[in-house]
Amino acid sequence: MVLDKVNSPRDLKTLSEEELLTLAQELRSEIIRVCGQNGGHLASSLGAVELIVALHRVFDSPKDRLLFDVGHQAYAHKILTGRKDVFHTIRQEGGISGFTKVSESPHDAITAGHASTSLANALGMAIARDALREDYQIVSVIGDGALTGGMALAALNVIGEQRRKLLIILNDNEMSISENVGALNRYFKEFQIKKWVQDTQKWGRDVLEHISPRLFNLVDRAKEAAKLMLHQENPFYAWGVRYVGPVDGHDLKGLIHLFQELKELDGPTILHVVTQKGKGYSVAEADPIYWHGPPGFNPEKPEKVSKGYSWSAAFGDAVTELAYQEPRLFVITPAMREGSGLVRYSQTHPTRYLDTGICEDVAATAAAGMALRGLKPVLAIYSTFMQRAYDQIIHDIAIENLDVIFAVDRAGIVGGDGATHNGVFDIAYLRTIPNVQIAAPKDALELRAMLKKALERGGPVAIRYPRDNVEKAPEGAWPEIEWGRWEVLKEGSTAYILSFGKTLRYALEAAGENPEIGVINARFIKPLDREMLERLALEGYKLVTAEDHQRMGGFGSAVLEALSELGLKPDIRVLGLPDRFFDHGSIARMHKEAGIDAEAILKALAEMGVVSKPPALDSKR
Ligand SMILES: Cc1ncc(C[n+]2csc(CCOP(=O)(O)OP(=O)(O)O)c2C)c(N)n1
Ligand SMILES: CC(=O)[C@@H](O)[C@H](O)COP(=O)(O)O
Ligand SMILES: [Mg+2]
Repeated sequence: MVLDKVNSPRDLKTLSEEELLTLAQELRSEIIRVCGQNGGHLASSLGAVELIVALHRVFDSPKDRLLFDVGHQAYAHKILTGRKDVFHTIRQEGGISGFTKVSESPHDAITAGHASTSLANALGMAIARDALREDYQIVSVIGDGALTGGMALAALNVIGEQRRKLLIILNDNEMSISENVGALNRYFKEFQIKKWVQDTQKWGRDVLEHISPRLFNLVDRAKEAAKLMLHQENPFYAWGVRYVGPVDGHDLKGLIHLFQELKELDGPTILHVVTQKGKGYSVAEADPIYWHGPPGFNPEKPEKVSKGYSWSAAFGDAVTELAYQEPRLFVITPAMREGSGLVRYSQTHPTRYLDTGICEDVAATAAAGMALRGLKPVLAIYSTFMQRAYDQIIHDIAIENLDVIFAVDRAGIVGGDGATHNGVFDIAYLRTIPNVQIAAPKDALELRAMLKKALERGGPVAIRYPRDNVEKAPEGAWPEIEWGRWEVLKEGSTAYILSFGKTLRYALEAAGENPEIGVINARFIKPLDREMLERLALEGYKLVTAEDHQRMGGFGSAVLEALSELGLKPDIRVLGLPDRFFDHGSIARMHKEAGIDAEAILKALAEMGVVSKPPALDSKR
């Protein structure tokens, strides 16, 4: 195997071009094998294999900085940069990250996971390099999807003005997770067709030159003028960035020669490469949407598996039904149609559906515009990606108390994607914003009740739910819910556990059949059910709060603030995620490590003298 000879990118320099071609195929097989075991970002990584081999052949990582936007397509880069022996641990607890990560390898130029950051990072690096009079190359690989992000486009604006030496490789496969959207995407498609027409004309020109040199000259001048127009029309030309392409992103030899030439150029250059998502694995080529980030599969017999009925599906079903009842309802996704459970909605209500591309800020402010003009927008957004829309929520939505519903998916620890994707800050950053209300359903039925009520009541409302499965609620069921009221799930004589969403199951497990311990579904995080909280404290119950969210600033903090305002001091323990980041791994394991699971709740109750010390704790002492 050629791969056996490669332990660092240096080893690529001595391989023949034929060996490099074999290496690309071996990398593909390894990526497929390991994704079969662990799941992972298969199709994007398969599409970038030749690009990555060519980059490491021509450039000198880690001296030269290779940046991968999002970082989900960089599996070949990981294997080639000293991580082939640990590649099988990708996305597993204690293993390597599924994205590029600065602290993981000197070859990872940026820590990524969220899209559209590579160009601003590259710009900053170019400024640092020039200021410190250093000499190295900076190359950013950015997908057509990631280029829809405002951050990337705004960075281009500065890059074009600064004109520092850097190479941007636009990896255009016409796909985001689903089909890519936006005017630039449309432009690239048209541009490729024009380029193809030109190339065909060039072939005709060569023939013409032989037949009639005079006619050839005339045609040639017209061609040159057209070519100039084509390039002037190119948006990157306006940005002041040199544009080269489009070229075949799977032509390894061609890429190597091109990189060698581009390396010598000054100023910023964009190389537009066309690739196929899922390249080299027929199922992934045929259905790059499913194979973008599949769970484990059998590489010999790849089959799609049902991931079960998710909270996202429950939201999608609810909103699809609601849209029939409320003609003003409008759903927005920032490029997460599949993940947010919106495939059916987008088909049944296509005129009341917008995919903005990867721009959560635009999605939020577009929702504001819709609300200002009489629509009822629902922004389906992952908790972690909503961080990108913080100012828009305050400035464009909350100040005027606009009717925008945020369906906040992936709330809590998410598992394989790790620290960049954990949705563990939303309560803290939302609850400080006046007018914003926050709710978290215990099941799919409650989700439906909350959505409907939020629509009726108005104002900005965030409804958060986790990356998990849930029991399906009956179609047509729209139970009433009293807004702002908690629910007693189990009465207790001495203590109550206050929890919501995913951690409620830990609360119920901890309480078990013990008559002393009660459980409250604290489904409204803002406003809190102050009346119930006050009663519990006045009646002398001991309290434990538990949440799958940062402890600092989360639900428990809100409870403490409310108690302080009420002048009450019950015996209380607040359980939430400690002040650190959690990497990839099993969700249950991380909950244990964070101290928010049933055992941790029992431990807190033991410290308060409600239960005798849990056996596991006794044995440790
Ligand atoms: C800010 C942000 N929003 C959404 C996502 C989810 N996401 C991850 S990859 C991806 C599509 C990226 O498309 P592209 O850059 O073209 O890469 P490809 O997968 O096509 O290679 C999306 C929407 C993200 N990572 N970051
Ligand atoms: C790279 C990225 O950001 C997405 O592909 C993300 O991994 C999707 O996560 P879910 O699988 O939770 O939808
Ligand atoms: Mg793409």
